Amino acid sequence: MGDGNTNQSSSRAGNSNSMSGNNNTSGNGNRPEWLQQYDLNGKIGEGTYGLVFLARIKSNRSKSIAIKKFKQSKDGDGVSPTAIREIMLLREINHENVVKLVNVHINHADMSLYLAFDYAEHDLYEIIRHHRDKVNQSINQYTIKSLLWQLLNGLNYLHSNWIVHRDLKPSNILVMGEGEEHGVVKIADFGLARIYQSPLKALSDNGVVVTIWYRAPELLLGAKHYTSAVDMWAVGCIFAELLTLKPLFQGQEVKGTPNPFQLDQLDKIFKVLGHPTQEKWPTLVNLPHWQADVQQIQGRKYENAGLYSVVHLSPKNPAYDLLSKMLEYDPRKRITAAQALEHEYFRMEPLPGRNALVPPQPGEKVVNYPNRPVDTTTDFEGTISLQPSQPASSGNAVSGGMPGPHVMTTRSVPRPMPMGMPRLQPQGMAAYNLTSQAGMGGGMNPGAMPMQRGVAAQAHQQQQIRRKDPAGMTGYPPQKNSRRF
Ligand SMILES: Nc1ncnc2c1ncn2[C@@H]1O[C@H](COP(=O)(O)OP(=O)(O)OP(=O)(O)O)[C@@H](O)[C@H]1O
Repeated sequence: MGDGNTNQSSSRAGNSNSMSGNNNTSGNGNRPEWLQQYDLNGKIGEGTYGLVFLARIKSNRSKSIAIKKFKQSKDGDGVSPTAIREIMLLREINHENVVKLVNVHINHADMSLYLAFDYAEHDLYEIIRHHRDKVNQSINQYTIKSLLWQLLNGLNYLHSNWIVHRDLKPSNILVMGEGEEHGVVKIADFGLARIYQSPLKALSDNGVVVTIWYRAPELLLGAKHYTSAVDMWAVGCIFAELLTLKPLFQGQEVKGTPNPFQLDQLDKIFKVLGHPTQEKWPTLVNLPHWQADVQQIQGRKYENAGLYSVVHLSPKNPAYDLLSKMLEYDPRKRITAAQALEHEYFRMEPLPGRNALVPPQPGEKVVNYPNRPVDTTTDFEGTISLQPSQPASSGNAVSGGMPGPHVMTTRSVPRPMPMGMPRLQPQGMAAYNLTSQAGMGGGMNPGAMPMQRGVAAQAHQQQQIRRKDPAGMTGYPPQKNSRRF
């Protein structure tokens, strides 16, 4: 991009944690003024809600930022005030293992929303893929344990602040690249599902895949409420995937149904874990789709269910014990993030550490994970081709020789998904008129955005967030071996 415009106020660039809705274009085509505080490198990804770009803050060139541009709705022209309030709340989230939302911008010209996050070079999707497809080698135990511990640590913080992620999956678990935070896990995409309705409804029509593989059985059986236990189920699935490099429950999704009941996904789960019984999960019978399950799946007998054989762990192994507690059917009995952090698995060698990617034991091979490819041909609009010479001439950080992501000028970034990966049918995105509520004050449009928590709960959430570091949440387990740090 490298617009070369120097009209921007540099003080704005350092204005993190601010909400910017300035629509001035500063004589630079139709590029909004707020955008000029960034050098845009290109597109790095595409998700349900929109495109993700890599940029650098002009006033701090060593600082990389991931800017998520939210899609415009087909039938609306803005973002709801309720959604904006939710976003403002997310900016108060502050934990080492949760990706930091540094800026929020609204482009009034087309009412598009941009969220600027700290940039992370890696994510678990790519790390797992690298081990499976590139180096054909399992992930070492220290790395798995450190990734899992930090994931749980960030999740414990979110859950303590009444935030349920709802859409945890490997691509949402980021890992920092070279630098002071090398190998630190950052949970991304938290809270966004609440802003844009349920994650069970894909909002995009861009063909991006929404996976059901990490979805908890109670949701598949029609549970109406999200609890923190749904995230712990997803963590269990991710833990197993780190161990085996394969998704644990790869169900085929039935598309186009508003019904959460996904027969194949449940079938895949039951094959490995056995049928849930009322004895083990007493409230099972109250779930809306339990009858459908009884009729369609329970007839199939899965006698030899065995999670341990799928993950190649002995039932006596503490890793297996922890995993099976994460994959407990009854959400009320499922282990919590706080409890999991205390599990014996994390107290055995190798102990988890802050840099999950440091070289393992001497003699073990160091894995060099590739940097994210950057599609430098795609601008914020998603369609404009950047001038081929611009990345070099714009003085952006990559061409300036600073350590940074690998730049690809031609590659289309959306990641290849495995064949047959389930996807949800697009639904219309809830969109609301923001122009009526300048400064996010009046003109609210509640009701359009389903809120799962009451006002009191929100107030509590804010208080909790301000507490910042709930007891014991940032401390790593006692380290016998300091080399990890
Ligand atoms: N802060 C960030 N730093 C670096 N990369 C990021 C950041 N946030 C997201 N990404 C990457 O951008 C890509 C798209 O992310 P996004 O969250 O939009 O979609 P997704 O997680 O793949 O899918 P979905 O949005 O459907 O859940 C992913 O590869 C993700 O790892």
